[in-house]
Amino acid sequence: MYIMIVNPVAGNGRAMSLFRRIQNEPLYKKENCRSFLTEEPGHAERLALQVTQIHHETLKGIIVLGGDGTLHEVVNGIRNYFETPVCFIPAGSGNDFARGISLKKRGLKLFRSYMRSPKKPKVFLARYSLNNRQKHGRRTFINSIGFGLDGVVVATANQKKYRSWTRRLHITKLTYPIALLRSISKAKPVHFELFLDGKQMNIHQAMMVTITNHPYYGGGMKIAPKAKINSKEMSVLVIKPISKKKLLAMFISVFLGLHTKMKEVEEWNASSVHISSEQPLPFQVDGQSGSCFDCSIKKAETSTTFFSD
Ligand SMILES: Nc1ncnc2c1ncn2[C@@H]1O[C@H](COP(=O)(O)OP(=O)(O)OP(=O)(O)O)[C@@H](O)[C@H]1O
Repeated sequence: MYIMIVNPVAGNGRAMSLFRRIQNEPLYKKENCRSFLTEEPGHAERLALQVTQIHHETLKGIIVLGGDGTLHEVVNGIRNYFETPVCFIPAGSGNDFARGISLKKRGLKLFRSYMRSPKKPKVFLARYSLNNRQKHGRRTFINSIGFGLDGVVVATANQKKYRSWTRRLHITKLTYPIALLRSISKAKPVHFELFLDGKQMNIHQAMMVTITNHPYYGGGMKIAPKAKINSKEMSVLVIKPISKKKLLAMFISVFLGLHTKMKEVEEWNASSVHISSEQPLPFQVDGQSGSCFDCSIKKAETSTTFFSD
């Protein structure tokens, strides 16, 4: 049996129309698929937690039909049965994780591939805990966690007014780049202490510090070109204090993958990262924003199995 978790609002309704087509596909019945629609933020996580508890013995996989936000919830929801395979069918507006694991097909063709002959790569995702809540607050991210400007941009992108505006104009794919342009005028460095693999770094301020599982970010920007999804290390990208004009030029160069050549950009690898600050640090994790005083990030010791085509 497969359980399908569908976010009906993902990708401006694209997930819902794809779901209707998948339901009419003969393989859906043949493989004994059952579906749930999410009703609110957080619901996909609760559903994944419940279905793995109840059906873990017969479950061949959880199919996620939605965007990266829904996938983030499901990956955290299977925490008690982390060996449950996750079959992601991207139907959101950003879809960075699909690029990160190099999915070639999309939609119905991807569903058919998953049902007929899936590859099953194991991926070591990163875990994070905010404000020293090591024991109870450890969660997993699928794409990236970022501090400073990264958090400010995502907070802007998530404003209700802004979301409905990009939806009306059918430019949801440009959500992150437009929010970035709007945030650059307010950009200022954040101050912090940074430790990579236990070693304190001699860098105490930056426009942003972003830690990623794979290269993609903000709907297809290749922010960390050297990051590898199957690596046991994360990529840590730091943009040092920089003028607003240069910051703008830098983000344009991201699309050409040239930004890491700039002297203000550093990219390191690490399997554990700790960042702390005396002032609240704006942050984003997989597209959700907030603020914190410290955060510990570590590559997971156990892998998550994803279906791939
Ligand atoms: N029924 C619902 N109504 C409103 N929001 C929902 C509902 N179900 C889930 N959500 C929330 O919608 C948010 C956005 O969904 P998701 O990330 O899957 O799509 P997206 O934003 O279009 O794609 P992407 O993250 O790839 O840009 C998620 O954080 C999820 O919690």
